[in-house]
Amino acid sequence: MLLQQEPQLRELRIFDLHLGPWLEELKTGPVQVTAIQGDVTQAHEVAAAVAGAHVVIHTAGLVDVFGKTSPETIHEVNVQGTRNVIEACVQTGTRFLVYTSSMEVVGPNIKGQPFYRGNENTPYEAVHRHPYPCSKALAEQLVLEANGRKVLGGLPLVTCALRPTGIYGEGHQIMRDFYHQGLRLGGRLFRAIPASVEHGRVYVGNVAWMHVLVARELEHRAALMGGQVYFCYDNSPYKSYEDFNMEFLGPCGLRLVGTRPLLPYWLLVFLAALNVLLQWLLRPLLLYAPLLNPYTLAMANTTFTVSTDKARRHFGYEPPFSWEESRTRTIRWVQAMEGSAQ
Ligand SMILES: NC(=O)C1=CN([C@@H]2O[C@H](COP(=O)(O)OP(=O)(O)OC[C@H]3O[C@@H](n4cnc5c(N)ncnc54)[C@H](O)[C@@H]3O)[C@@H](O)[C@H]2O)C=CC1
Ligand SMILES: C[C@@H](CO)CCC[C@@H](C)[C@H]1CC[C@H]2[C@@H]3[C@H](O)CC4=CC(=O)CC[C@]4(C)[C@H]3CC[C@]12C
Repeated sequence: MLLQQEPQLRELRIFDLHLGPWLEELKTGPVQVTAIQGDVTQAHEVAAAVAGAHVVIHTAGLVDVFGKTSPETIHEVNVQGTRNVIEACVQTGTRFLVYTSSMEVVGPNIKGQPFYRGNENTPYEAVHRHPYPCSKALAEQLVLEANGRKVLGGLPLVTCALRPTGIYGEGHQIMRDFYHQGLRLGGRLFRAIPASVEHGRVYVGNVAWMHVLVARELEHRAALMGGQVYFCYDNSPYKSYEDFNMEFLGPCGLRLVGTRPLLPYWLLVFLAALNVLLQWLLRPLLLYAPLLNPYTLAMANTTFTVSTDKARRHFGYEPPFSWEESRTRTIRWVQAMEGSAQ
């Protein structure tokens, strides 16, 4: 999107632990695209990649709420990695830093308190125990506190944090997991979450555009945007996590069984806890990381939706992809997967 939408772009550096062949397709245009294989936990690698950059969009992160990696690793990547990016900007003189934070910095909290149509100023007790939200909250705090620090050359660093709600769209691994789970169950998924529990979702293309826009506007609106947080939002409907997924999985042949949860909540809690035990027992042999665990069950069962226009007011954000376009693009992606699954 930067290559398509940013006329000022002279070089795009992509720094990632895992570089994919798709990067080669980006190198066909007039803008220099530099792919750098590196680890954000390694300060020297980050500094080398950042040196000379005008703006850094820091979106690298370990998105693990399934127990696939240790809390220490999550912290190392999400917190220390962010610290390394900030220090690289300061040491090399990069003045503008955009950070991909998360709704999880706010909630749902460990008390299961709903956040209903909230915005960036809505009072809410952001209390976390899980390593992932804790790491995102710490990283965001580092980014916002770094706003105003002097970088090499003596000018101030300008930082901003974007908080996507549940991202969906092409490449969404969790959607892929739900789809394959449904295929294994004969084209059916079984409702576990009440339809009344709404979860905010945002299309990946709109999240990407908000990052591009902030990267462009941060210099000209530093006084207004510096040190600010913005929820990433669009016109995707408010639905339960499962019902929202069915917007894409339904047209691809899956059916959600039940108009209300088929199992009592206490049994879901028991099954989630059993999954944790199984994960622990099986760890020496294999990685067992199902979708259902105590954290994901609690998340899915707690309403969290945002309603805000702060990004529009501060830097003119309007989602380029409508709900219909976002839905169509995601369905096409699942169908392409379906083709590969058959
Ligand atoms: N998926 C979601 O619903 C949401 C994601 N986010 C945030 O968006 C950002 C991107 O996440 P996703 O696209 O969902 O996940 P993703 O796993 O597709 O992207 C994360 C990227 O970071 C890279 N990475 C991981 N560890 C690294 C390391 N040590 N050094 C360098 N690169 C590393 C991965 O290779 C990957 O390309 C993350 O910061 C995440 O916290 C925020 C809100 C919602
Ligand atoms: C109990 C299951 C029965 O179907 C349903 C399990 C759904 C969960 C896997 C998801 C429910 C809410 C999701 C999280 C939410 O969208 C916020 C997130 C923000 C991020 O920064 C990363 C992803 C996530 C934690 C997301 C992960 C999957 C859920 C827990």
